[in-house]
Amino acid sequence: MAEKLLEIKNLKTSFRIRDDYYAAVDDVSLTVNKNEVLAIVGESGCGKSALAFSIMGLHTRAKIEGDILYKDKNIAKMSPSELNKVRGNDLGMIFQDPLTSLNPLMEVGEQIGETLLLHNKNLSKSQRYEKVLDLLNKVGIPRADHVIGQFPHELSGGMRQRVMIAMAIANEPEILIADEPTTALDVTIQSQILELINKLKNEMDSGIVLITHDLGVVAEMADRVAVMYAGQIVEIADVKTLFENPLHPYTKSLLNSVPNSNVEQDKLHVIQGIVPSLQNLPREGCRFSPRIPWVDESAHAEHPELNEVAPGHHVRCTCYKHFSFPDESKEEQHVLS
Ligand SMILES: Nc1ncnc2c1ncn2[C@@H]1O[C@H](COP(=O)(O)OP(=O)(O)OP(=O)(O)O)[C@@H](O)[C@H]1O
Repeated sequence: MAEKLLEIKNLKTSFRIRDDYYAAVDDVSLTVNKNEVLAIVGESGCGKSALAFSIMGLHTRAKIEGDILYKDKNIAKMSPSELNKVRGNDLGMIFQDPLTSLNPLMEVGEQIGETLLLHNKNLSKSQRYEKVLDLLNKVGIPRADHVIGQFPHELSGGMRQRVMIAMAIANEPEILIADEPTTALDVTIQSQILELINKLKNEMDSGIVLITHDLGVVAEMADRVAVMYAGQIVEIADVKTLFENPLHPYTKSLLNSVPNSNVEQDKLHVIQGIVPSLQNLPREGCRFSPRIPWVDESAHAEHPELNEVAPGHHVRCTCYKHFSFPDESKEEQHVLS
């Protein structure tokens, strides 16, 4: 049986806007197991990064409710000093943009060395140097002994991302959060970085939370997938089930909006509208209903819950039972040439 590393229960992350709090992550529950990649997918603004930052305890001004259980500890209830002990040690994070996350004024070796020191103060200078070299080699940086003394701006985007990964894994974290780790990279470098993350997962037996909006990346990397919409999880399943038997209308719309060379497909579905802003999110009923207006109101549950419809396959709302795409005359479709 899969060994649970992280269990999130009813997490609600709210930001204060003027005089009120608005939940960007709203009642999210999920688990991350050892040696698995859990992908979180969804459109821009659906709350993926807010979720990742909550797990890392990086929100300083947000209101966090619910539990984030790691072993016998509750990350959601930790003090800043307790958080500092787990962050960078048990929990590592690869950010979207290494250029804004790395210190531009510090040699990369020094930055990685600082991360090592945070959790192992007894390392001598020479031990640190050896460890940094080892990490740079591990993430596939050529001429590591030269790169160790370079500044971030002297490296290519792919190399900078590898440096960030080296920092994230410096203390062999059990849980690694990767927030759009390849978005800023071109496709060949992207696949090398994904391969590297996969290799490290197997070597360290870590659980990886991979945040992405790229379904190709999900298909390649994920063991399980959680689909987020408007702060909530609308579907969770193993990757095969999600691609072969998606149920929630939002998941189906996402999958139908990308070209797939494996199946005969001459039309792409256009998901109408956008994720509403935080202040305008509908908090009652099915949050996706405004974007599928052709589905009768009665198809939606009054209080949509995430229900397990088959072992390991969870879906929110009941509207999936009545959902199909409208015919061409009813909805605009984009015809591939
Ligand atoms: N510090 C903040 N204060 C107020 N609102 C915020 C804050 N951070 C995020 N939000 C809002 O919370 C919602 C979710 O944002 P989040 O960045 O988590 O989305 P995302 O799914 O990660 O998007 P992207 O893929 O573009 O990174 C958005 O409406 C965003 O504007």
